[in-house]
Amino acid sequence: MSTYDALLLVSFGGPEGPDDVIPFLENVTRGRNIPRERLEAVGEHYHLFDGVSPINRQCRDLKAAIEADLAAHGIDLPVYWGNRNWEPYLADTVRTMRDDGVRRAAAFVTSAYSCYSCCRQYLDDIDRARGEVEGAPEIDKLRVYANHPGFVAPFVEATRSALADLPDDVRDGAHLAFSAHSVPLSQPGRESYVTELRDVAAVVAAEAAPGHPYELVYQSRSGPPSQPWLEPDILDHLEKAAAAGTRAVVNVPIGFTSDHMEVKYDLDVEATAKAAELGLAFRRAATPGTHPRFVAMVRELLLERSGDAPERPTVGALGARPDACPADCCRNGARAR
Ligand SMILES: CC1=C(CCC(=O)O)c2cc3nc(cc4[nH]c(cc5[nH]c(cc1n2)c(C)c5CCC(=O)O)c(CCC(=O)O)c4C)C(CCC(=O)O)=C3C
Ligand SMILES: [Fe+2]
Repeated sequence: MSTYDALLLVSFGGPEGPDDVIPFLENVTRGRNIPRERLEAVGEHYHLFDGVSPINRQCRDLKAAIEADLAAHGIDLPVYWGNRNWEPYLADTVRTMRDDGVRRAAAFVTSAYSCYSCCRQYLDDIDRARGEVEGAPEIDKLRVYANHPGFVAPFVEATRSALADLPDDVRDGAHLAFSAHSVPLSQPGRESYVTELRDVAAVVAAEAAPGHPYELVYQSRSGPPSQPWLEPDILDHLEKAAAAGTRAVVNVPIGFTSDHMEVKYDLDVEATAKAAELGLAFRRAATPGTHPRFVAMVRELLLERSGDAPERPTVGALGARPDACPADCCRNGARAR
């Protein structure tokens, strides 16, 4: 491992107590066209959990798991962590890295796909943070990993477990609802996002639940109602499925790497309640979190990018995404985030 002298975990950030919720939401939505009512409603989701998002805990656990995995493989590399929207802020982390003498780091982002929100915005965050720190290290974001076996295999396993957990009499006819965060149709990179999501859904469905009907749906939309976002929404989908006679749904949140608030609230509270109201048996499959296969993927991506592991494993039909996105990638057209 000669190319990199550090690994940087980059994430979204989330509040860690009731007083953090509004400042956090202001950070997230600065300069965005999010209706005030939506913000208040989302604040309530956080307050249901004492103002604590699961995401920072997930990042601490993932960082510890990566450190242990690297050490177990004889790779002596410090791991740092910085966020876009909450402490530890990326610029502060980059400053610490500089002070520690880091010259060149690989960045692992807790978002697996291509799109403005999933990839480019994190690249911009890294650029901005480096711009604030004189003598900042070089930072290379690792490739988009939605179709890496280390991301997909935990979902295959989780889908099988969720199916197995359904009551016997409804399991055979269960539908799979793969879900991902919706984005506005105008968001740059939206086509790649959908293409990658379809590819992952097809692989997981074929491996975990051959013969079961499945659909890709969206969740957590937020813009004004006049603005079109990716559809169908998971709640509408559940209604349609129930009306068509479906009795059981397994929800696989392939858009998420861990249990974010969108998973804990939008799926485990809201979609779960909707399914109960409709008389549907409903199970939500686990996210990768700190699954050992997912953690190992981080090391594999790091070695791959360092030139120490020439193969670029993928599943599905799309092949490996490039190491570095073209400068205009997920940035074209009107600035619609
Ligand atoms: C594609 C995508 C991902 C997946 C990629 C990735 O993982 O990064 C993602 C992740 C996340 N989104 C998160 C939280 C929020 N996202 C918001 C708003 C928005 N998200 C968008 C898209 C995405 N978001 C978009 C197009 C908006 C509209 C405003 C804007 O264009 O920015 C808002 C504002 C309120 C609301 O509108 O809901 C909040 C609070 C959290 C933290 C959750 C926690 O605390 O556990 C995480 C991981
Ligand atoms: Fe979001």
